[in-house]
Amino acid sequence: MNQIKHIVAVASGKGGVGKSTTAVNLALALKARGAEVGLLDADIYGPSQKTMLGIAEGTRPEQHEGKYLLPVEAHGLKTMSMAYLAGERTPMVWRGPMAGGALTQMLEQTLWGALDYLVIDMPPGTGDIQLTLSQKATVAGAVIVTTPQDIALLDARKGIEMFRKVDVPILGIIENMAVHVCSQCGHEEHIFGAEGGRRVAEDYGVELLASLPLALAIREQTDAGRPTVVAAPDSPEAASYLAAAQAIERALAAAAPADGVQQFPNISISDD
Ligand SMILES: Nc1ncnc2c1ncn2[C@@H]1O[C@H](COP(=O)(O)OP(=O)(O)OP(=O)(O)O)[C@@H](O)[C@H]1O
Repeated sequence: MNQIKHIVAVASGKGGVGKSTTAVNLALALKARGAEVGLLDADIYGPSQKTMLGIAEGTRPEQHEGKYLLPVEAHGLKTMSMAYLAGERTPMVWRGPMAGGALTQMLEQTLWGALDYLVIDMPPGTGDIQLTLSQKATVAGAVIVTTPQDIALLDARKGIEMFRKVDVPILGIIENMAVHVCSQCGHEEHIFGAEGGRRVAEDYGVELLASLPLALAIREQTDAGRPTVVAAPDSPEAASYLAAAQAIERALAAAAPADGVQQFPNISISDD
């Protein structure tokens, strides 16, 4: 655990805005840039990284000394997800403290080894679980994913406020599904509104790291278990993820403490 240099939370206020798609592509982009990267699917209510990473049904993490889990390797990433432990069709019905406990266990009992970055795909929203995780996991910085839609932007603002409250720096905003380009005629349509991510970034004085289009290819590649950065590394979309990864590296390097190593404090979550 103490061999993880930077923990990066990828969060969204609103569900369904493409947080998991962004998290996996950012992790792969950091990897493509030469880093050792882990990906923790902390979206325990609807873990989707297993499908996005193309991990076969029935894959289980190996155990070590009956206490630790070895991460599952996918596309060069070290990954862990509740989906590896619970099975695809099991609905995740957790009470808050149980969910928090399960997450902490996944963090602490996975033998991540030496990592430059551990990317955490956070559960959507700004509730207790998100707050606990950001506070207890010594998150080095957070990336907020939003669509340009007003309701998503409102929730993105709540996300930024939440991280600020617990002193987690905002590394930047990624605007997803910003524009749809018709594959037949090339017509551009701002289905969820225009420039919303940029406005929020400006309001809070944070960087707009990337603006991704609503693209059939992104959805198809992710559904097929080969996210855009590995499926189409030369595409403009992959270039956007790589540029965002570079900006994240820069921001973290500028903010890194002298020894560079983050540690998780011990926490206990009671069930009352
Ligand atoms: N830029 C995009 N273009 C096209 N489809 C996208 C894009 N981003 C995400 N999607 C698709 O939208 C769906 C939801 O994406 P994703 O699961 O990443 O969202 P999420 O915010 O993590 O959702 P949840 O809140 O359920 O965790 C997926 O089918 C994904 O493939």
